[in-house]
Amino acid sequence: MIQRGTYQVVPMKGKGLGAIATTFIKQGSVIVDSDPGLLRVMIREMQVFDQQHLDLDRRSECYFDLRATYFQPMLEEQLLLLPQGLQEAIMGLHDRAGEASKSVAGIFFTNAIATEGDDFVLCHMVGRFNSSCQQNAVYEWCDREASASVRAVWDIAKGEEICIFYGSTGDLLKPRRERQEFLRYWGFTCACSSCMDPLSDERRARILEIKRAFEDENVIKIPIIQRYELAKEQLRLYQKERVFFSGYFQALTNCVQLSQSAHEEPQERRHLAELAVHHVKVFFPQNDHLLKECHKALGLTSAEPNLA
Ligand SMILES: C[S@@+](CC[C@H](N)C(=O)[O-])C[C@H]1O[C@@H](n2cnc3c(N)ncnc32)[C@H](O)[C@@H]1O
Repeated sequence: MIQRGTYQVVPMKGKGLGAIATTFIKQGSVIVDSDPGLLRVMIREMQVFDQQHLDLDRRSECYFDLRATYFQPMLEEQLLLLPQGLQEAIMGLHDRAGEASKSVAGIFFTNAIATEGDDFVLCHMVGRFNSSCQQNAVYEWCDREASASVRAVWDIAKGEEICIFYGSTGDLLKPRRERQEFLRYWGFTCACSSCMDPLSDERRARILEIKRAFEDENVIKIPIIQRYELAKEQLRLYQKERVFFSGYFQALTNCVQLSQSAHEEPQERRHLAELAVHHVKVFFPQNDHLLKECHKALGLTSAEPNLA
């Protein structure tokens, strides 16, 4: 489902501008679609630069400055090929170097996202979304259309800030100190609800611990009931931390599969089943096979109410 016009870009305390939901946004809805890649740096061009600066720490200010200087002429050339209105829109985006030192290259590396092939592209609308370790949205790049979209990964309340996460999904379960270190690349110290909650690290570490236990071949030696308790604990922690990636769906399917063998109450089994099927329908709509697998694991037919 596409829900256009559901957010506004407004000043956010301590973050510059950001996107606020102007209405309730349903999980899975596309908030931004067809946001074209306006400027691009190819992965091989980045590699050429990196090869020439192997001695530099890639998080250092010196690296940022040299990189901006190196790519400035190329990006300026690309900028000048765009219509005046788009040039102005790009130059209005944030540059982590600050307003006084703004450059097209600085803007580019503050806002660019990765393509499927790991090139960097700048999309005008996506560039306004701030980062949170409790992201409620995700950007998706489509090579075929050469454009990006932003999609809600949880339900978003009216008035809530819509945030993506600038790191890779694998970074989400890392401790706050490591995430913040990584996010410093964008010139800020993350102060999202998770980074401000002293118990969050403990919860994320526990999610990781259970994740590893389930990935271990010895997991089958854990009695079913205990395994099911672990799976439920993990799912609750994912939901509490609002971590949608990095194993959330696996945690959900573990719960669904184990709930049967653990003789869970039918009502709770059904609740878990509905969550899993909803997830597949919203996030993997083309994947009939996965949907069938879900139904099979749940012992349901697609004709059942709420699940069809
Ligand atoms: C891609 S831009 C996002 C939009 C930007 N806030 C603006 O005003 O256009 C990235 C910049 O936003 C700011 N930012 C993003 N997430 C933030 C956060 N969680 N806390 C503080 N600043 C943040 C940082 O200045 C970062 O360099």
